[in-house]
Amino acid sequence: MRLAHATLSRKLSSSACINQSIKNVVVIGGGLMGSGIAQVAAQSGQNVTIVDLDRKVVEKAQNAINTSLQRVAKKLFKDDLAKADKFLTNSMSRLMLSTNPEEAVGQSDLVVEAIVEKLRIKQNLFKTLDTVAPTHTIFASNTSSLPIGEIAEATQRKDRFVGLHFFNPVPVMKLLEVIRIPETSDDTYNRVMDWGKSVGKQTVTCKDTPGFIVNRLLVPYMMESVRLLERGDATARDIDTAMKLGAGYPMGPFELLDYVGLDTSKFIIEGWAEKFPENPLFKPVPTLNRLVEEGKLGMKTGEGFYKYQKK
Ligand SMILES: CCCCCCCCCCCCCC(=O)CC(=O)SCCNC(=O)CCNC(=O)[C@H](O)C(C)(C)COP(=O)(O)OP(=O)(O)OC[C@H]1O[C@@H](n2cnc3c(N)ncnc32)[C@H](O)[C@@H]1OP(=O)(O)O
Ligand SMILES: NC(=O)C1=CN([C@@H]2O[C@H](COP(=O)(O)OP(=O)(O)OC[C@H]3O[C@@H](n4cnc5c(N)ncnc54)[C@H](O)[C@@H]3O)[C@@H](O)[C@H]2O)C=CC1
Repeated sequence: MRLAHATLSRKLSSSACINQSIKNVVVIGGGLMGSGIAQVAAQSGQNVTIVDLDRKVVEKAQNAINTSLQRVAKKLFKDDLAKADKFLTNSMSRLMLSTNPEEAVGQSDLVVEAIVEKLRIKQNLFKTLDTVAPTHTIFASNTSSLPIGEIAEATQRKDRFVGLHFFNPVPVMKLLEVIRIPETSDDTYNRVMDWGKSVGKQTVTCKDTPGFIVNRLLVPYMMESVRLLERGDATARDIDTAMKLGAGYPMGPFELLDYVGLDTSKFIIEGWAEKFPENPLFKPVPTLNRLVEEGKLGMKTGEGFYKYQKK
């Protein structure tokens, strides 16, 4: 009886929502990216549930979002503290926390996954959610490097599956890469393009190709930076300075690697080295593996290529 009731409520909720805009968003993964994605959705007026494995992680995400929103509010309403406070309070009031993904997606219109960059783990998550999410719910992955099609393989909703690739830090970086797979329906594509704009992003579209646009160009550059360092051609600091002053980048490659996380970077490279063993560009680099083995994941642990003041 419970199952029938659940199926019925899913169908009712799906038919009721089918033509509505995306209002209820669930973000799975409360780390660097998930917290940023949840923030931009909440501050844009949507109901957001952020889900992680551990209550402490979602509470940490909530605190990070609150801190970031204060920076955003100060910029948006610099001359009106009352409005800034209202913006902050309203945005935070739309944010719910959960450690139960199956329950969280029950009323969702869009699920954005931002969990660890491991294909099997992403597939297992979506396979489970596919059995409980409403029929109309769109699934999206924020993966940096994995094939959207291979993630979607785990579900029966390939027509409602896309890549939504945000950039770090999400509240600041304007770009959103939208990736269609051949099965993505026009309705799904149009709805996520509208949603991307509603959360303040400029969208570009890319086929389901490794690294999409930015990372396809960024990863080789980052790999070559580490090889330059490993050959002893220049120090990390000088390479960063050179790229900031010589190429106008806001961060050099080593600052950026520490910023995005050396664990995520390692997962990306390992995935591409496995998929493209013949491409020397993707050959894993000893320095990155050593740092990750030592637990030096970059800013998130206080040390990577550089050391950071504990906040
Ligand atoms: C070792 C070999 C392995 C290599 C292979 C693997 C490589 C993998 C690479 C890709 C990894 C995956 C990444 C991915 O998928 C896609 C990405 O995200 S790529 C990264 C994209 N992001 C960048 O390139 C960031 C570049 N940096 C910057 O833009 C700036 O440095 C930054 C905005 C981060 C900080 O700016 P800065 O001026 O230095 O500091 P401020 O603190 O003054 O901030 C400026 C401005 O922005 C506001 N702000 C900053 N952070 C936040 C925040 N979290 N929330 C809200 N607002 C924020 C701040 O308030 C300032 O606003 P003002 O108006 O200036 O007051
Ligand atoms: N770090 C970056 O600059 C960027 C990362 N990405 C992508 O976003 C995704 C997340 O990356 P980050 O936020 O940097 O990683 P992170 O390590 O900061 O956060 C990942 C979070 O997912 C949680 N998690 C892992 N398995 C889970 C599961 N089964 N269910 C629920 N939560 C789970 C972890 O507890 C962790 O809090 C990855 O796919 C990454 O490639 C995309 C753009 C930029």
